Amino acid sequence: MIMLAGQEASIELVQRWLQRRGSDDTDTGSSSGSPGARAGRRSSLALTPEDEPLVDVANRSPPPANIPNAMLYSPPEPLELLCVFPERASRVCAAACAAVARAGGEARSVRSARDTLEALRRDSDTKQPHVIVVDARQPQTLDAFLLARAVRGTKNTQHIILIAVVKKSVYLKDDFAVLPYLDAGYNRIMVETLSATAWCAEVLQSRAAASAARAQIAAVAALAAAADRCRDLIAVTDEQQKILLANKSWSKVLGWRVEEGPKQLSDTAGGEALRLATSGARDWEAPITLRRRTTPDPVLVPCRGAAIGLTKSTSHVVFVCEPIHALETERGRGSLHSIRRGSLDVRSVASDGLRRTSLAKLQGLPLEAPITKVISLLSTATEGAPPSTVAYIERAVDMLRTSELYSPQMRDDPKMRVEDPIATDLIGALLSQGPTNTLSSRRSSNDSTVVRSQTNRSNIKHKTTGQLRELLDTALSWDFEIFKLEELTRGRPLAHLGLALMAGRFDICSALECDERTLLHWLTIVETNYHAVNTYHNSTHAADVLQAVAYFLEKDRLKTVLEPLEAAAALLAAAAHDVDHPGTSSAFLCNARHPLAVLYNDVSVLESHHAALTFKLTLNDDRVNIFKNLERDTYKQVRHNVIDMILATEMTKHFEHLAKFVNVFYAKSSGSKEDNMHTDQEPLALDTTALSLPENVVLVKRMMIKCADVSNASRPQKFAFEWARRIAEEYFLQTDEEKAKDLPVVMPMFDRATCSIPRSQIGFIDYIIMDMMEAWAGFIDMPELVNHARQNHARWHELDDAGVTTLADVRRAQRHLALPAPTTTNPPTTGTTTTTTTEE
Ligand SMILES: Nc1ncnc2c1ncn2[C@@H]1O[C@@H]2COP(=O)(O)O[C@H]2[C@H]1O
Repeated sequence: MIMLAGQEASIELVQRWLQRRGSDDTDTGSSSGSPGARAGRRSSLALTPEDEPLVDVANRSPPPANIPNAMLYSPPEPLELLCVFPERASRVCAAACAAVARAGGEARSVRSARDTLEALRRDSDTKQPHVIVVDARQPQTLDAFLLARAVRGTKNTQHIILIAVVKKSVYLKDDFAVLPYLDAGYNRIMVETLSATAWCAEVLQSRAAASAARAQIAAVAALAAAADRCRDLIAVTDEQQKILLANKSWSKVLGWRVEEGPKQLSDTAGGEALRLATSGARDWEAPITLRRRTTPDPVLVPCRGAAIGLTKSTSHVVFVCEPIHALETERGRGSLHSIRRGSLDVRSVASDGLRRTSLAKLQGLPLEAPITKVISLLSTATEGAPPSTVAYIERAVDMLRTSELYSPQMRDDPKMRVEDPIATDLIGALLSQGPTNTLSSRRSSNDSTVVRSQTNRSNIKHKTTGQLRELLDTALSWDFEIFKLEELTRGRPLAHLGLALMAGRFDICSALECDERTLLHWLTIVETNYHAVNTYHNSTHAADVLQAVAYFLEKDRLKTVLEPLEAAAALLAAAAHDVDHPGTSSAFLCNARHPLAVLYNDVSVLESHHAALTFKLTLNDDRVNIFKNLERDTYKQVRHNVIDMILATEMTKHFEHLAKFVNVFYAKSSGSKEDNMHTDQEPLALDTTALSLPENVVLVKRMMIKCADVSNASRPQKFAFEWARRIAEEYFLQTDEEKAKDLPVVMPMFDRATCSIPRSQIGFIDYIIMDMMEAWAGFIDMPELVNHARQNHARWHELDDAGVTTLADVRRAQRHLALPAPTTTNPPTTGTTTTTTTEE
């Protein structure tokens, strides 16, 4: 017994090694399609770390999904052998059965193919064999090939090891004599022998392989069953995007019968899904479009995906899509009308007595949220209304009932329906909250007082040369040469421009009751805390946003609406709104479990940090504290304004801020047609009467900084191009870092090898810029905002048509514009500066 256990262990070790070899063979492309080779590859999944030295794994990526070893091995069971020998008293059969008895197992024998299949079917009272030994020596009495095919054609026999017993002469006939047997479904060939030892070794090896295969197949079946019970839509494809498994939700929601199932991913998913699958990313989160069989319109659904491969190449791709539309479909199948009707009445929502009682109690309280009032008003409006009106109101109420009233959903824009995966990627990433970027690799967020400076700028002198002074004189024009300023100030545009605008033009020192020297110190410390290594989110971007805000503040509408302190707060917020930006997004921070993401609970991580750090830097040192002379209440008010504006730059709230602004300051012009819901085309008329309410002025300030923050797309073309190049480079670096650190790739399409910059810009302008700039341009009377955006859009289209895609292409296109050659490297990043070393 002891000997047997030792023997078993060493057999298993050798077998595992052989299996690893089998899986390595797949790396070199020499895999065999035989069942034996397949079993070998699967088994390699279960190797334990101690086994690793057996093979060279240095060049292989680890499997992305963790499969617990426990799922892949089942404890050894007593061996069950079935012998198929037509001859009644076969001595070979007797030797095999004797070996099984010695190994503590049980053997049965049958004489025909029919009995074999019967034995497999009678699994209720007979145990399924681990191993079937077939006498393949007498084709005239038993067609061993036919039998193997029949066994393999029977359900749940994949794990059974089939051994063909052949004559020595057959085996020695040629080198490839085994191939027809493997093709038929045999795992092993055994030359006829009466040696009990040889049979013992053979059946033990086979038993080990059979139980590993059985455990693995059972594990796959368990995972498939789990997938079937998920409400998420799940599909697994091979590397050719052939769908290997689609769960019930996928089939049901997309309108396929489970048994027929879509064959290729492209039958049911948009091009971006295919591109994600082949992007090389191991893990991603991005919306994809799915096509339902029953409706022509594709739907955009959030999807998480992963590429799985035991070797460097991908073998499977997993798509997990949110089940939003599954719910829709289910509702559609039930009594739609009654569900909707019911939804108007809060009491009918509760299905059990307890909830009904508590809801009734709630209704009795003098508490009511505005949204509840709106829903109940709309509900009342349906009474006696024509059916078409009722239908529209019910649709509206359904929308109002979602908790995410301002969550963006891509419009069903025919231009985008064709799907631009890059735009989908970009807009999806900008608008979604949650795991994003990290400061981790660059510096700790907690050591804000010792920072990487934008340039070596200890002992900075605020000296304006003639050229710089001339440039700063043009600081209030929309085509202000921001990159020239970056060059002339050697990467320190913010302090110079800040002083010129804040002190020179807006005299915020009077409003803040501070001196210019303190303001300069403040600007310097803020600028110092921007990262010059970032291609986009550096202090040039801050200066650009500051310049835009200053430009907007000069417009009559804002001059009359905003108090001097509010204007000062807006300029300060603009200057500091991205301070200490790590060059990666909030999602990256969350994914990387960075301390800032932990600190801010994955919510508004970067914006919270920018706002908090602004005040930390300011209050830390009297020499930079521009607020030190303010009355407590005034300080509170300025602080509130600055924080509110910085937080408003968070793109996940983009549509919320835009919608609120438009709802308050634009009214649909007359004549809304009762029976026509499609009023998108109706002109919006500016209505500024709401400005009398302070809460509406807040919307203006938020909109102002938001527009300034992304105003690069509404600048003259040469600037817009350079900003587009810079943001793309920063996105690419994030993708590189995510891949290097094996983090989820937030924007897989932003891969420098494949991304089309013109398309990203077209999407950005279409989805983020146009509506917002139209609303803001109308409000402050600045049509050039929209005109530039349109011209840039048209130019990007031309470039896209001309095949421009990469950064290098864009650089070439830029050379035709009168822009100083883009910096190929970033401004110098050396010096480390403390917060207090600035000198005038
Ligand atoms: N031209 C552009 N193209 C694509 N994305 C942009 C562009 N300009 C700004 N953005 C994005 O819009 C975001 C606005 O907020 P942030 O400055 O945090 O980060 C910005 C970028 O992610």
